[in-house]
Amino acid sequence: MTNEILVKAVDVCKSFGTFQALQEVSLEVRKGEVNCIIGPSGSGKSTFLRCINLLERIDSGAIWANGELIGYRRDGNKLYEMSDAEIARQRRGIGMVFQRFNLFPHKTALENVIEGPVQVLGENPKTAREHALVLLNRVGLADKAGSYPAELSGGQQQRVAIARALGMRPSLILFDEPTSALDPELVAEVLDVMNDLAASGMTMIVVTHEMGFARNVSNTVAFMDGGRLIEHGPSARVLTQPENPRTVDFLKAVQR
Ligand SMILES: Nc1ncnc2c1ncn2[C@@H]1O[C@H](COP(=O)(O)OP(=O)(O)OP(=O)(O)O)[C@@H](O)[C@H]1O
Repeated sequence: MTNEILVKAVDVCKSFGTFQALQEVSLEVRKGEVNCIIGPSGSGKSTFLRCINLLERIDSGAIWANGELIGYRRDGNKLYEMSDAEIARQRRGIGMVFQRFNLFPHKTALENVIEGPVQVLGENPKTAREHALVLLNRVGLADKAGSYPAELSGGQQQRVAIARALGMRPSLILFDEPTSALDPELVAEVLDVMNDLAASGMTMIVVTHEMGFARNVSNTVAFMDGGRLIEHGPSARVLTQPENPRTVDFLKAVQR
């Protein structure tokens, strides 16, 4: 982990109608850091990730990623808003892995990985194909390059989704509960790939209920509850000596 801050959120607020999903959420993530976001269902974890990835626009506050201001903010009376082209450009550097894989069903594993680099980054198809094969090998699926999603297990599909995110050569990958849709016996193979990614120095923000991953792999843990970021710090400290009573209660409940 370096000292360079790759993602910085300051006082981020987001409402859906009258419901405040995020209330003044602030977080910094350094280059090479693995940050886990934990918290009860409905606490705003996914919404926060979606704001970082510009899938949601924030109401106020500010988010920087890769040194640039993204989304929009109110700064006094000034409103900064990105154009669609700017949003698309920013999004390219931020990989996202969803709970439900979201692969193109009519494309093979290899074609799923190649699509973005060729269509969005304008990579030469031959280079993209070679890179995609390296990535499929990296996630242990070299022999499944020609398989369609329906022919793969959930764990294999999620590993293709990780290879697809890597194909875009992101500086940061966001994971939104990447193992929660998987049968229990398939969770480990996806966590192993995430472990390798973390060891390779990839910056990762991971919304997860996998406390083992949070404990063993992440550098920092952020606990969210009721749309607020309640506690944030080194994983060992937050998970073993939480300061806030709400964190204490949550950890007791999940470790029961
Ligand atoms: N598009 C939306 N419209 C209205 N309400 C929404 C929308 N997206 C999220 N919410 C609400 O915002 C709150 C936070 O949701 P979010 O998915 O961020 O929680 P979460 O902590 O990720 O929960 P989980 O662990 O169950 O995925 C929830 O009450 C949810 O119903």
